[in-house]
Amino acid sequence: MAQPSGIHARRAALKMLDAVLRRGETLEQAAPGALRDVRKAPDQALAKAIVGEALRWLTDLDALIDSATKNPLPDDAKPRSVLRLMLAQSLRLETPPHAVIATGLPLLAGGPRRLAHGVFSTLMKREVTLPEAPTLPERFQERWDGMAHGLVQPPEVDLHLKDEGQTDQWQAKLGGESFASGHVRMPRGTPIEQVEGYDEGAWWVQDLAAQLPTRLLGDGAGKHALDLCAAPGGKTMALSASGWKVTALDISKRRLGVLKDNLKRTGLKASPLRADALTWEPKHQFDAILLDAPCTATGTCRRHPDVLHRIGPRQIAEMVEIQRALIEKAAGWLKSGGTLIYAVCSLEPEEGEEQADWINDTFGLTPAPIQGVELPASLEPTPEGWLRTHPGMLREKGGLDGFFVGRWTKSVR
Ligand SMILES: C[S@@+](CC[C@H](N)C(=O)[O-])C[C@H]1O[C@@H](n2cnc3c(N)ncnc32)[C@H](O)[C@@H]1O
Repeated sequence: MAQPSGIHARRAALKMLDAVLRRGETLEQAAPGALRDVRKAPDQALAKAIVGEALRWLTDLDALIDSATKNPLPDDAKPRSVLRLMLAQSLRLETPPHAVIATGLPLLAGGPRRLAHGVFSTLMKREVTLPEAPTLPERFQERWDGMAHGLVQPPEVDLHLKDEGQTDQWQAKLGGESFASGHVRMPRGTPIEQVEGYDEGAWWVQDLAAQLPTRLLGDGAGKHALDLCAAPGGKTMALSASGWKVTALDISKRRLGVLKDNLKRTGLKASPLRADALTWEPKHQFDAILLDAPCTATGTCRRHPDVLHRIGPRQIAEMVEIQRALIEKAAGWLKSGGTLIYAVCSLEPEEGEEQADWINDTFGLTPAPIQGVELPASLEPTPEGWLRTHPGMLREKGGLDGFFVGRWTKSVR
């Protein structure tokens, strides 16, 4: 029997949802396999949009499903997953109900199609809607004011300009908005590789929050920085563009390959180095070390909503251990008078604020509080002099990733 058009995209969305919720994979890990049979780029984009909406609104979609079933479907039941995708299309992507049904029910071939049809139809008849903002895991909801509102839509696209001095020109050329020198924000869904300046490497994509850690090191004037967890190189490029001589170290061959491609496209210079920072020994100390540490990445939930459901205490504790081991190395490789930046794209205080306290207590480094003037307008450092961002910030301008950044110097002896 001929399959309705669009079924491949929905099947791929179901595979991705399953990989995230049942196997704890990231969407990035799940996508290549799930999308293998989806040839056309618009269908691939559709599959990603459906699963993205389902993950962002999961708690609310589940509440709707539960409101229309006598006995709650198990969390990992296939009909629940199919219904999540069907409702995400109907309530978020404005797909007409007949198209949702025609492409959704075949996913349950040989299974409880009537049940899914019944639940979906009941909810459509009730004209159900979603809340103003998604319901998030409690720890986020309680901690980060307005965060849920930052997740209503997928984020816009931030560009980091190679030449900060040309911010006005690029903003005028590209038609975006700029919130800091060297930054331009473009509308969500902008086809990046077709935007002026991509081929010539005049900018790279980097969320505004992720642009901040390197700014806090200032101008390099030829001094030597170690970018300790460097790939795919967003911060390496920023350091190089600010005049630092950069050693860009990363353990991942694949990600380091992307870093090299990025350097090639932008024409910026750095020395890529594949090594495990936990066993590597440098030949000299550094004027600055940027430790953009591996983390749970919950701060990137606007773009990677899988983190809302994959990350719990076990993953956080694992990351805390790795981060501490890396911090210890970095602290030992800093010259007297040198500067350490510790950054994580995490919303978990254990990986951010608590790590900063631990650094203060452990290494005899001097905190170098971040000043308001170093940050884009409308962002302020915390009273302790850290930088903390989350998706509820700059909400009226399109939001921000979650980041924690701290800065220390090593006293001159
Ligand atoms: C948050 S990402 C870095 C992002 C990068 N700074 C940027 O702005 O594009 C963390 C990186 O740490 C690397 N990493 C994890 N453990 C490492 C280790 N033991 N030694 C070196 N790199 C490591 C990962 O491969 C990953 O690329």
